[in-house]
Formats: sequence, C-alpha cells, structure tokens
Amino acid sequence: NGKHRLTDDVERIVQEHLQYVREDVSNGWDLIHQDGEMKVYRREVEENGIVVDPLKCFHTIKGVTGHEICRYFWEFQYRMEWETTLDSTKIIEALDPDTVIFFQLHKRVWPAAQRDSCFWSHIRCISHSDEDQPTWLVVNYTTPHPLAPIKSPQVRLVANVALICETIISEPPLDPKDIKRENIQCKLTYVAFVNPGGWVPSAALRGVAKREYPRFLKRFTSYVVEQTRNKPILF
Ligand SMILES: O=S(=O)(CCO)c1ccc(-c2ccc(C3CCCC3)c([C@@H]3C[C@@H]3c3ccccn3)c2)cc1
Repeated sequence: NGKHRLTDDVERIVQEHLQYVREDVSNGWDLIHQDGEMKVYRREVEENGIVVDPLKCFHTIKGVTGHEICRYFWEFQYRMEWETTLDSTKIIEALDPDTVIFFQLHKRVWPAAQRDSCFWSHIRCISHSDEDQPTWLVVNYTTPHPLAPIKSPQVRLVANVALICETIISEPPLDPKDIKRENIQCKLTYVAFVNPGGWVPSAALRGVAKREYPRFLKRFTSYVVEQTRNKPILF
C-alpha cells in the first residue's frame, strides 16, 4: 500500500508491539479479571500523579479467525455496534487502504471531564513462512490532526493500543475448503496504554478500567462470534 506521512511511525509502533506482545506477565502484573478463557492483567503505573496503568488481556475465542476479530475491530462501520463507551466516532482521514485516522468522543466518566481521542488505526497481516496461519493485528496510536482540534472542556486522551491475533486450526482437513468453524479458534492479546490526558482520581480510574476493559473485550468478541456465525470463514 502507498507510502504516506505516517508510514515510518506506523512501522516503528507495529514492530514495538510485535516485540512487546511476547513479554510474559509473570512479574509486576496483577491478574485483575478472569472469565473462562479471558485473563486480564494490569500493572500499576503513575506518571506525574496520573494513572497510566498498562493493561494486557489474553483470550481464546472459538469459531472465529484472527482476521475476523481484527477486521471487526478496525472497520469503522461496526464500531458503534460493540463500543458502548463512545458518544461518537468518525474517520477524519484515510492514509492508505489499511490506515485511517479516527476522531472519537468518549462517554464522560464522572467526575472526570469528557475525553476525546484522535489516533491512526492500522490493520496488518504478518505472514509466517513456517506456521500455517498468519498473525493479524490492529494498532490504534494517538496522533494530532488539524481536523481534531483540542477544544476545552474535552481533554485529549493519549492511547497506544494493539490487538494481536493468531488463528488455530485443530484437525485441519486435507482440503482447506472443508475447514469448519468448530475447528478454528482465535488466540488474542490485547494491550492498552491509555493516558487520560489530564488528572482523574486514581481510585476512580482504576475502578473504571477494571470494570470496563473486561466488559468491552467480552462484548466485542461476542459481537464478532455473532456476526460471523453463518458467514463463510475469513482467513
Ligand atoms: O481499544 S480502543 O482503542 C477502542 C477504540 O474505540 C480504546 C479502548 C479504551 C479507551 C479508553 C478511553 C477512555 C478511558 C477513560 C480515561 C478517563 C475517562 C475515560 C479509558 C479508561 C480505561 C478505562 C476504560 C476502559 C475500557 C473502556 C472504557 N474505559 C479507556 C480508548 C481506546
């Protein structure tokens, strides 16, 4: 796809996430939520008294591919179907067929001021020669934009988020055309570094994150399972 002004930034951040996703969560991470295959971890980090806790979630979803999960996460037209924490979302620029810039208004979380966000969103397939299925990923990364002016009282969020997915095919039939949804599953890793962009009471923000991230991941993945149930498998 065509080169654009953010090509180098996108490449750098994608490579950083591909390294980071391998880091294990054994030291310094707290398991804050577990629901079946979903495990949500958090590290407690503050920058100048602002909570910027990194979040890492591992989940295995039966019946969908990593491409399907990433596609529904990246595509604009589905966002308001599964995102319950947004007042609005819109694409303000398309940089290439796989990289767009979103401007979003996030629902206000009392007593904090309302947050808005402007980030480039990039979807990519990383094909491995050895493994049979490629890795699909989406990265959302804050960027300034003339069409997303910072306007008080909204506070600009700073986010660096990645959704990285592998597809597992159990008992692959000889002919790939015979693969059924009961033989596929997606192993996803979701990482989020969100800086609220201004002061929020630490306990309140940690409470919101602990409640909202698992809820949003469960709702999003269930939405994709529902939407793909009777559709041909998108590998
Ligand atoms: O995965 S994404 O890229 C999907 C793009 O639509 C993404 C997900 C979540 C956020 C996010 C935005 C605002 C807030 C707070 C900050 C102060 C007041 C609201 C939070 C905090 C962590 C808590 C939270 C977690 C999940 C959902 C909503 N709330 C998170 C941003 C991007």
